[in-house]
Order: sequence, then C-alpha cells, then structure tokens
Amino acid sequence: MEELDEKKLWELAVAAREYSYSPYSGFKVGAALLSRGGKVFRGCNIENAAYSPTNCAERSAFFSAISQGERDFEAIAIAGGKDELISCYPCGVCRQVMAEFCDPCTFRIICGKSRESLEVMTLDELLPKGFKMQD
Ligand SMILES: O=c1ccn([C@H]2C[C@H](O)[C@@H](CO)O2)c(=O)[nH]1
Ligand SMILES: [Zn+2]
Repeated sequence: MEELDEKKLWELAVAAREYSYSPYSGFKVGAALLSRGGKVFRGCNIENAAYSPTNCAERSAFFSAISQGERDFEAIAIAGGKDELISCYPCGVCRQVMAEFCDPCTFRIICGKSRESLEVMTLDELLPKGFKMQD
C-alpha cells in the first residue's frame, strides 16, 4: 500500500467518525479496516449508559468485517478526538482483537491527527509478545 492509499484509508476513518455514538465521553473515533481483497470496513465507537458495553471504533470495524466473512486484513486507519482530532492509538483490548486475526509483522496501523502527520506502525510494534491461540 502506498502513502496515498494510507491517506485515503485515513480519510475513510475520518468519515466513519461522523457516526460515532459517544454522548458520555464526547470522544469520537472512526476506523477504516482494509482487507487484502481491497474492501474497506468502517467502524465507530458506540457507548452505553452502563459504560462497560462500549465498543471501540476499531473493534466495530473488525466485528463488522468478520461478520461479513472477511478474515484477511492488511491495515487499519484510526481517527479520533473530541472537537479536534488528536493522535489516537488503539487501546489494549483492540490490539488483542487485532492479534487474533492479523499477522503482527505485516498488519499496519495508521494513526494521526491530519493527512500530513500520519504514523504507520505494525501490530508487532504496538503489541509485542502478544498472547495468541498457539500459546
Ligand atoms: O482507540 C480508541 C480509544 C478510545 N475509543 C473510544 C472508547 C470510548 O467510547 C471513547 C473514550 O475512551 O473512545 C475508541 O473507539 N478507540
Ligand atoms: Zn479499543
């Protein structure tokens, strides 16, 4: 995936953020998950009055994709912030879900607060020595 495509994927995360349901934190997050087949699955964070049922944008995107039969992923872009976007990285729970389905050395996570300041990391960088099925 070229740099241009990473920017495009991040723009789709920004668009997905518009659907965020976050009346409790006011922190809106969008994610765009790219499959190896070139499909994009979007997700947003969905909060709840009981707090703990809240789902992050990243997991919403993964669960949507997996529910539609997709299991082969290339990259995810994330855009989050209250009124303004900030550099928003996936939480530990989402990193663990990524580890279930993605190759840690090749799956890329794209974060940033603007098209011009995107950071691209592998899952292995964000979740080194993760716990996996074979463990
Ligand atoms: O990477 C992140 C970090 C936080 N959130 C959500 C969870 C909650 O709704 C809000 C504040 O934590 O942001 C995400 O969706 N993804
Ligand atoms: Zn999360």
